[in-house]
Amino acid sequence: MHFDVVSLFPDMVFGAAGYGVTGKAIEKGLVGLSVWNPRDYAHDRHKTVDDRPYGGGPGMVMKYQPLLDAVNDAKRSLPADDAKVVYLSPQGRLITQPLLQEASLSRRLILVAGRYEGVDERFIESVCDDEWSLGDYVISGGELAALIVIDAISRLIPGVLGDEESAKQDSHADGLLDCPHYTRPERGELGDVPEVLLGGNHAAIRRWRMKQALGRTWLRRPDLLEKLKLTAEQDALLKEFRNEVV
Ligand SMILES: CC(C)(C)c1cccc(C(=O)NCC2(NC(=O)c3cccc4nocc34)CCCC2)c1
Repeated sequence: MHFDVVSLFPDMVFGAAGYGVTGKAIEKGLVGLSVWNPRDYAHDRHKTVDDRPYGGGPGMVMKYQPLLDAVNDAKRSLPADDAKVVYLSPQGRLITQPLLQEASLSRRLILVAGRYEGVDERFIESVCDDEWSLGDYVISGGELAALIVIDAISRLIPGVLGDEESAKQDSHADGLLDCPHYTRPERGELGDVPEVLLGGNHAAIRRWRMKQALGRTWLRRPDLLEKLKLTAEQDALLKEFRNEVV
Protein backbone atom coordinates (compact mmCIF):
# COMPACT_ATOMS: atom_id res chain seq x y z
CA MET A 1 0.00 0.00 0.00
CA HIS A 2 1.28 3.45 -0.90
CA PHE A 3 -0.25 6.54 0.69
CA ASP A 4 0.10 9.92 -1.01
CA VAL A 5 -1.06 12.76 1.20
CA VAL A 6 -1.74 16.21 -0.23
CA SER A 7 -1.20 18.61 2.68
CA LEU A 8 0.13 22.08 3.50
CA PHE A 9 1.87 20.52 6.54
CA PRO A 10 4.13 17.68 5.33
CA ASP A 11 6.13 17.61 8.58
CA MET A 12 2.93 17.00 10.54
CA VAL A 13 2.09 13.98 8.40
CA PHE A 14 5.61 12.50 8.23
CA GLY A 15 6.15 13.26 11.91
CA ALA A 16 3.08 11.50 13.22
CA ALA A 17 3.22 8.59 10.74
CA GLY A 18 6.87 8.02 11.61
CA TYR A 19 6.09 6.62 15.06
CA GLY A 20 5.13 3.12 16.17
CA VAL A 21 3.44 0.60 13.91
CA THR A 22 3.21 2.92 10.90
CA GLY A 23 6.81 4.09 11.33
CA LYS A 24 8.04 0.47 11.33
CA ALA A 25 5.82 -0.44 8.38
CA ILE A 26 7.32 2.42 6.37
CA GLU A 27 10.83 1.41 7.45
CA LYS A 28 10.16 -2.20 6.39
CA GLY A 29 8.79 -1.00 3.07
CA LEU A 30 5.39 -2.60 3.73
CA VAL A 31 3.83 0.84 3.48
CA GLY A 32 4.87 3.79 1.34
CA LEU A 33 4.21 7.40 2.28
CA SER A 34 4.69 10.50 0.16
CA VAL A 35 3.41 13.96 1.00
CA TRP A 36 2.71 16.58 -1.67
CA ASN A 37 2.50 20.20 -0.57
CA PRO A 38 0.10 22.33 -2.67
CA ARG A 39 2.30 25.34 -1.87
CA ASP A 40 4.98 23.79 -4.11
CA TYR A 41 2.50 24.08 -6.96
CA ALA A 42 1.52 27.71 -6.40
CA HIS A 43 3.68 29.58 -8.91
CA ASP A 44 2.67 33.16 -8.30
CA ARG A 45 5.05 35.43 -6.40
CA HIS A 46 3.27 34.89 -3.10
CA LYS A 47 2.77 31.16 -3.64
CA THR A 48 -0.95 31.57 -3.08
CA VAL A 49 -2.83 28.41 -2.19
CA ASP A 50 -5.96 30.06 -0.88
CA ASP A 51 -8.20 32.98 -1.77
CA ARG A 52 -11.33 34.74 -0.66
CA PRO A 53 -14.66 32.95 -1.15
CA TYR A 54 -16.94 34.00 -4.00
CA GLY A 55 -20.20 35.21 -2.50
CA GLY A 56 -18.31 36.70 0.45
CA GLY A 57 -18.24 35.33 4.00
CA PRO A 58 -15.50 34.65 6.51
CA GLY A 59 -12.28 32.72 5.96
CA MET A 60 -10.49 31.52 2.86
CA VAL A 61 -10.95 28.71 0.36
CA MET A 62 -8.15 26.52 -1.05
CA LYS A 63 -7.62 27.15 -4.76
CA TYR A 64 -8.10 24.11 -6.98
CA GLN A 65 -5.05 24.57 -9.25
CA PRO A 66 -2.30 23.83 -6.68
CA LEU A 67 -4.32 20.84 -5.40
CA LEU A 68 -4.85 19.51 -8.92
CA ASP A 69 -1.17 19.86 -9.82
CA ALA A 70 -0.16 18.13 -6.57
CA VAL A 71 -2.53 15.22 -7.23
CA ASN A 72 -1.28 14.90 -10.82
CA ASP A 73 2.32 14.77 -9.62
CA ALA A 74 1.36 12.11 -7.09
CA LYS A 75 -0.30 10.08 -9.87
CA ARG A 76 2.79 10.43 -12.06
CA SER A 77 5.12 9.36 -9.24
CA LEU A 78 4.20 5.66 -9.14
CA PRO A 79 3.22 3.21 -11.87
CA ALA A 80 -0.24 4.04 -13.17
CA ASP A 81 -2.49 1.95 -11.00
CA ASP A 82 -5.78 2.08 -9.16
CA ALA A 83 -4.99 5.33 -7.40
CA LYS A 84 -8.13 6.42 -5.58
CA VAL A 85 -8.35 10.10 -4.66
CA VAL A 86 -10.12 10.72 -1.34
CA TYR A 87 -10.91 14.16 0.09
CA LEU A 88 -11.09 14.11 3.90
CA SER A 89 -14.01 16.35 4.80
CA PRO A 90 -16.93 16.88 7.17
CA GLN A 91 -19.24 16.20 4.24
CA GLY A 92 -17.71 12.76 3.69
CA ARG A 93 -18.86 9.22 4.39
CA LEU A 94 -18.13 8.21 7.97
CA ILE A 95 -14.78 6.43 8.28
CA THR A 96 -15.57 2.98 9.72
CA GLN A 97 -13.61 -0.26 10.02
CA PRO A 98 -15.50 -1.82 7.07
CA LEU A 99 -14.73 1.23 4.91
CA LEU A 100 -11.03 0.94 5.82
CA GLN A 101 -11.01 -2.83 5.31
CA GLU A 102 -12.32 -2.26 1.77
CA ALA A 103 -9.81 0.55 1.13
CA SER A 104 -6.93 -1.66 2.33
CA LEU A 105 -7.42 -3.79 -0.80
CA SER A 106 -6.25 -0.90 -3.02
CA ARG A 107 -2.55 -0.57 -3.78
CA ARG A 108 -2.67 3.19 -3.58
CA LEU A 109 -4.61 5.94 -1.83
CA ILE A 110 -4.24 9.66 -2.50
CA LEU A 111 -5.55 11.44 0.60
CA VAL A 112 -6.28 15.16 0.27
CA ALA A 113 -6.35 17.17 3.51
CA GLY A 114 -8.18 20.49 3.49
CA ARG A 115 -7.40 23.56 5.54
CA TYR A 116 -9.03 27.01 5.95
CA GLU A 117 -12.78 26.72 5.22
CA GLY A 118 -12.26 23.94 2.71
CA VAL A 119 -11.43 23.52 -0.98
CA ASP A 120 -12.96 24.78 -4.22
CA GLU A 121 -15.92 22.50 -4.97
CA ARG A 122 -14.73 22.04 -8.57
CA PHE A 123 -11.69 20.13 -7.23
CA ILE A 124 -13.90 17.78 -5.21
CA GLU A 125 -16.29 17.16 -8.11
CA SER A 126 -13.70 16.71 -10.85
CA VAL A 127 -10.70 15.14 -9.11
CA CYS A 128 -11.88 13.29 -6.00
CA ASP A 129 -13.36 9.80 -6.22
CA ASP A 130 -14.72 9.85 -2.67
CA GLU A 131 -15.07 11.96 0.47
CA TRP A 132 -14.50 10.49 3.94
CA SER A 133 -15.15 12.02 7.35
CA LEU A 134 -13.76 11.29 10.79
CA GLY A 135 -17.03 12.33 12.38
CA ASP A 136 -19.04 15.29 13.44
CA TYR A 137 -16.69 17.71 15.16
CA VAL A 138 -15.10 20.93 14.01
CA ILE A 139 -11.37 20.41 13.49
CA SER A 140 -8.75 22.54 11.78
CA GLY A 141 -7.70 20.36 8.88
CA GLY A 142 -7.93 16.98 7.24
CA GLU A 143 -4.43 15.81 8.24
CA LEU A 144 -5.53 14.09 11.45
CA ALA A 145 -8.15 12.20 9.44
CA ALA A 146 -5.51 11.19 6.86
CA LEU A 147 -3.27 9.97 9.68
CA ILE A 148 -6.04 7.85 11.15
CA VAL A 149 -6.71 6.32 7.73
CA ILE A 150 -2.97 5.58 7.34
CA ASP A 151 -2.73 4.03 10.82
CA ALA A 152 -5.85 1.90 10.62
CA ILE A 153 -5.20 0.63 7.08
CA SER A 154 -1.52 -0.08 7.83
CA ARG A 155 -2.60 -2.36 10.69
CA LEU A 156 -4.58 -4.42 8.20
CA ILE A 157 -1.63 -5.04 5.90
CA PRO A 158 -0.05 -8.51 6.34
CA GLY A 159 3.32 -8.33 8.06
CA VAL A 160 2.79 -4.94 9.63
CA LEU A 161 1.62 -6.26 13.00
CA GLY A 162 3.67 -8.94 14.73
CA ASP A 163 1.91 -12.31 15.14
CA GLU A 164 0.93 -11.51 18.69
CA GLU A 165 -0.51 -8.11 17.79
CA SER A 166 -2.36 -9.41 14.77
CA ALA A 167 -4.01 -12.00 17.00
CA LYS A 168 -5.16 -9.08 19.13
CA GLN A 169 -6.29 -7.32 15.94
CA ASP A 170 -8.44 -10.37 15.19
CA SER A 171 -9.98 -10.12 18.66
CA HIS A 172 -10.75 -6.45 18.01
CA ALA A 173 -12.41 -7.57 14.81
CA ASP A 174 -15.12 -9.31 16.83
CA GLY A 175 -16.74 -5.89 17.15
CA LEU A 176 -16.75 -5.82 20.95
CA LEU A 177 -15.14 -3.30 23.24
CA ASP A 178 -11.91 -4.40 24.88
CA CYS A 179 -11.85 -6.26 28.19
CA PRO A 180 -9.97 -4.65 31.12
CA HIS A 181 -6.19 -5.03 31.05
CA TYR A 182 -3.89 -5.38 34.08
CA THR A 183 -0.18 -5.70 34.70
CA ARG A 184 2.15 -5.73 37.72
CA PRO A 185 1.84 -5.06 40.64
CA GLU A 186 -0.79 -7.65 41.63
CA ARG A 187 -1.85 -5.58 44.65
CA GLY A 188 -1.28 -1.92 45.38
CA GLU A 189 -2.72 1.42 46.35
CA LEU A 190 -5.09 1.32 43.35
CA GLY A 191 -6.52 -2.07 44.27
CA ASP A 192 -5.98 -5.67 43.28
CA VAL A 193 -5.92 -7.57 40.01
CA PRO A 194 -8.95 -9.92 39.56
CA GLU A 195 -8.01 -13.35 40.95
CA VAL A 196 -8.99 -15.24 37.81
CA LEU A 197 -6.16 -13.53 35.89
CA LEU A 198 -3.53 -14.56 38.42
CA GLY A 199 -4.13 -18.28 38.09
CA GLY A 200 -3.26 -20.40 35.11
CA ASN A 201 -6.76 -21.49 34.20
CA HIS A 202 -6.70 -20.30 30.58
CA ALA A 203 -10.27 -21.42 29.86
CA ALA A 204 -11.53 -19.40 32.84
CA ILE A 205 -9.40 -16.40 31.79
CA ARG A 206 -10.72 -16.53 28.22
CA ARG A 207 -14.28 -16.80 29.59
CA TRP A 208 -13.77 -13.90 32.01
CA ARG A 209 -12.32 -11.68 29.26
CA MET A 210 -15.16 -12.46 26.84
CA LYS A 211 -17.74 -11.81 29.60
CA GLN A 212 -16.14 -8.46 30.44
CA ALA A 213 -15.96 -7.43 26.80
CA LEU A 214 -19.62 -8.36 26.27
CA GLY A 215 -20.72 -6.65 29.49
CA ARG A 216 -18.84 -3.44 28.77
CA THR A 217 -20.18 -3.32 25.23
CA TRP A 218 -23.71 -3.81 26.56
CA LEU A 219 -23.26 -1.06 29.17
CA ARG A 220 -21.33 1.50 27.13
CA ARG A 221 -22.02 0.84 23.43
CA PRO A 222 -25.30 -1.08 23.01
CA ASP A 223 -25.29 0.18 19.40
CA LEU A 224 -22.27 -2.02 18.68
CA LEU A 225 -23.93 -5.00 20.34
CA GLU A 226 -27.03 -4.66 18.15
CA LYS A 227 -24.87 -5.19 15.07
CA LEU A 228 -23.48 -8.49 16.34
CA LYS A 229 -24.74 -12.03 16.09
CA LEU A 230 -23.62 -13.50 19.42
CA THR A 231 -22.73 -17.17 19.80
CA ALA A 232 -24.66 -19.25 22.33
CA GLU A 233 -21.69 -19.02 24.68
CA GLN A 234 -21.55 -15.24 24.32
CA ASP A 235 -25.29 -14.99 24.96
CA ALA A 236 -24.93 -16.99 28.17
CA LEU A 237 -21.96 -14.93 29.35
CA LEU A 238 -23.78 -11.66 28.71
CA LYS A 239 -26.82 -12.93 30.64
CA GLU A 240 -24.52 -13.86 33.53
CA PHE A 241 -22.98 -10.37 33.43
CA ARG A 242 -26.38 -8.65 33.38
CA ASN A 243 -27.63 -10.72 36.32
CA GLU A 244 -24.56 -9.76 38.33
CA VAL A 245 -24.84 -6.07 37.50
CA VAL A 246 -28.51 -5.44 38.32
C1 LIG B 1 -19.30 18.13 10.75
C2 LIG B 1 -19.50 19.50 11.37
C3 LIG B 1 -18.92 19.51 12.79
C4 LIG B 1 -20.96 19.80 11.44
C5 LIG B 1 -18.76 20.53 10.51
C6 LIG B 1 -19.50 21.31 9.63
C7 LIG B 1 -18.81 22.24 8.83
C8 LIG B 1 -17.42 22.38 8.91
C9 LIG B 1 -16.72 21.58 9.80
C10 LIG B 1 -15.24 21.70 9.90
O1 LIG B 1 -14.64 21.12 10.78
N1 LIG B 1 -14.59 22.44 8.96
C11 LIG B 1 -13.16 22.64 9.01
C12 LIG B 1 -12.46 21.53 8.22
N2 LIG B 1 -12.86 20.27 8.79
C13 LIG B 1 -12.43 19.05 8.32
O2 LIG B 1 -11.62 18.90 7.43
C14 LIG B 1 -13.08 17.86 8.95
C15 LIG B 1 -14.07 18.02 9.94
C16 LIG B 1 -14.67 16.90 10.51
C17 LIG B 1 -14.34 15.60 10.14
C18 LIG B 1 -13.35 15.43 9.15
N3 LIG B 1 -12.83 14.29 8.62
O3 LIG B 1 -11.90 14.65 7.72
C19 LIG B 1 -11.80 15.99 7.65
C20 LIG B 1 -12.71 16.52 8.56
C21 LIG B 1 -12.81 21.61 6.74
C22 LIG B 1 -11.71 22.35 6.05
C23 LIG B 1 -10.54 22.35 6.98
C24 LIG B 1 -10.97 21.77 8.28
C25 LIG B 1 -17.38 20.65 10.59
